[in-house]
Amino acid sequence: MTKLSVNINKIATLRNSRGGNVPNVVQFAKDVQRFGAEGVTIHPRPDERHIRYQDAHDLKSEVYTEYNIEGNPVESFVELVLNVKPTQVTLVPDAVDAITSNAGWDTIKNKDFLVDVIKEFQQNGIRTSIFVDPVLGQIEGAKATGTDRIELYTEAFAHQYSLGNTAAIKPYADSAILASNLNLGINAGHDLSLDNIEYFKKNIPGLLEVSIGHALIAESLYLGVENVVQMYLRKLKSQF
Ligand SMILES: CC(=O)[C@@H](O)[C@H](O)COP(=O)(O)O
Ligand SMILES: NCC(=O)COP(=O)(O)O
Repeated sequence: MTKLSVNINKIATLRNSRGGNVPNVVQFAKDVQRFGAEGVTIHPRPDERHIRYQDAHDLKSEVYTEYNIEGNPVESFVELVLNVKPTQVTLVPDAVDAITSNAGWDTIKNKDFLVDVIKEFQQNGIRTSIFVDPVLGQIEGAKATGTDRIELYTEAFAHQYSLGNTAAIKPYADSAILASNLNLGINAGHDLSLDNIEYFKKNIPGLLEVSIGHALIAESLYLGVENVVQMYLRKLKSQF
C-alpha cells in the first residue's frame, strides 16, 4: 500500500504572511493525521521562508504517524535532523535561492558526500531517502550511496500528464522496477495531485509513499471554499 504523507510547507507560508500563528502549523499536522494522513512532511529551507527550524522541533511530539523532513544536507539542516530524529530524512539538492525543488541528485558525482551523510543519519536511527530524477544510471548511483529509499522527482511526469502525454510515466516505471530489483524503497513527490495520482500509482510498482503539498493545499481551498462562504453568509444574514 502507498502511504500519503502531507507536506505542510504551504500552511507555514500562509502563517508567515501575517506574522501570527494562523493557520497553526502544529494543529494542521494533528488534523491531517486525524483525517487519515499516514505521514507529515516538512521541507525547512535555509531562509525559513515557510517551515521554520523551530516548527520541526514543535512537530516532533505531535506527529505520531511517519515524520519526514526534507532538505539539502547543509550543516544546519544535518544538525536539525539529528536533534529532531524524524522517521525519515529526504535529501534534496536544492539551491538556497530555488523557488522550489527543481532537480534530483547527481548520485554519481556526489557519491562520497552522500555516503557519509547517509551513514550519519542511519547510525542515528533515521531512515534515508534521496531525491532523484527517473534516470537508470542515477538509480544505480543511489544504490551505491547506501540509502534506504529514493524519492522519484515527479514534476516532469506531472507536467507532461497535464498535457495529455501519458507516456511520460515510462521512465518512472522503469526506474521503479530497477529500484525494486536493487532493493531500494520507492517514494515519490512533487506536483502530484488529485488529477494525476491515480495514474501514477497504478503504473509504479512498489510505490511505498507519496508526499504531496502544493496541490493538496490548493485542492483543499477549492473544495472547502463553498462551505466557508456559506458559513459566513449564514452569520451575516441571521436575524437577532
Ligand atoms: C522535494 C520536493 O519536491 C518538495 O519538498 C518540494 O520541494 C516542496 O518544497 P516547497 O514547498 O518549498 O516548494
Ligand atoms: N517531496 C515532495 C513534497 O513533499 C511535496 O511536493 P509538492 O506536492 O508541494 O510539489
